[in-house]
Amino acid sequence: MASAWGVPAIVINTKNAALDLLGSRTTFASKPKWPMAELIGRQSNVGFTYYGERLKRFREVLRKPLNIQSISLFWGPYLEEQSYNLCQSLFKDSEQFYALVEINIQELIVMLTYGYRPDSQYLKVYHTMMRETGEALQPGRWAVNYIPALKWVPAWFPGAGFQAWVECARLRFTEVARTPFYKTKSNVLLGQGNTCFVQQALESLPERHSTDDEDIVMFAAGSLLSELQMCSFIYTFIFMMATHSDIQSRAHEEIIGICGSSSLPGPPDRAQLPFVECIIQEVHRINPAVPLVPHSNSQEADYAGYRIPKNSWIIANIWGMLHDDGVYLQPQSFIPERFLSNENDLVQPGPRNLVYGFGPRRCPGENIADLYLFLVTSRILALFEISCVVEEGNCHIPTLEFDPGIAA
Ligand code: HEM
Repeated sequence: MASAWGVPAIVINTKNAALDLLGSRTTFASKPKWPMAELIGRQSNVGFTYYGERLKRFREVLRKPLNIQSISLFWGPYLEEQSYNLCQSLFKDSEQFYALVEINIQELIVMLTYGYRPDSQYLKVYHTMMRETGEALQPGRWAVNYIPALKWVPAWFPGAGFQAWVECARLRFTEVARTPFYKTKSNVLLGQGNTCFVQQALESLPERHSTDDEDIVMFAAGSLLSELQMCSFIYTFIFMMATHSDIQSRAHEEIIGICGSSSLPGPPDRAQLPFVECIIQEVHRINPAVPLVPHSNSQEADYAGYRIPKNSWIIANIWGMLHDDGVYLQPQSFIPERFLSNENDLVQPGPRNLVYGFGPRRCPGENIADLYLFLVTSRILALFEISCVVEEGNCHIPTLEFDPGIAA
């Protein structure tokens, strides 16, 4: 046990302990207190909400529109179209792939959530909001995270300059959630607009509902707006393909063998592409998009003879679990075959039950992410040969860089 910002912190390094503690017990389904996140309004969003009634209402609103049946009924065509658009834009300008991937995912998420393609002005504000959230969560940057009472100090007080920054960030956060929600709500009232999360969630509210019910839908929708994890996955995938041409060729051949060279892989082909599936698992394993998953406990608890004080930080070290050399052979190497049962006496455990989090907090966007990432990876493998840039005879191997924070 250590301490984070003066609060007890427990780091969980084994899968069994993580599933045991976080997998089903509601006691550990809360989130740590993060004063800066509260100040900029982030506590209104699902991911920062403490365990309780409000979280249950959020999860209920998210459950149906994001379940596996809704994916095939409503979102499949969006995901197919957007993965196709990404390939087209990469054909035109593959050197810009970082920006193209990011824009493609932002558009996808806004379309799924609000039913229309975002304009550049909205994306600009959204981008700033995401950057500010990242800054607000930076460890060690804000004194208020160590001394929560500072949040009551007025902006004019010497040394409380952070309050002015907080005010701007909070206004922007609210704008990003509010503006598209009300646009979509008026479309729904007029019987117009496309199928989307907000439309479905509003239509499933009882006829006589409160403004608080609508706020739950508005902030649940705002909580879907994050491209970071899917970007992290695709950048890692491209890096691994550029540096492992043998793996790339094998996957390409598998796809051509099943889909031919004139059609793109789609959801019905997935079961027949086991090697592509192993690549997806290995990308999740080698660079989990959320390497550290924080939870907290709403009551004091005992585990394996230890007392865990109320409101501790309980941090699941996903990275550590997926690089444990007692579980994975050569854990630092990219070896998709480790998951193939017919080539391995010792099939190693897939990472999916860890990378999307745990129990009542497990990622509600998992089904959407999983299908989109399959479509993108398989279609890129079908259409492109990914290699390092060669300049004056030298192959420039890109570097994988990590920013400090909870997402990779
Ligand atoms: C590679 C893709 C993704 C990965 C690896 C991922 C992973 C995660 C993880 C680890 C958590 C924390 C779970 C916990 O606390 O136990 C989480 C939470 C969440 N994710 Fe994802 N995610 C991905 C994509 C998405 C997408 C596409 C959406 C939205 C459509 C989404 C929406 C959310 C929300 C709303 C939460 C908060 C849930 C809560 O706190 O109750 N995620 N995700």
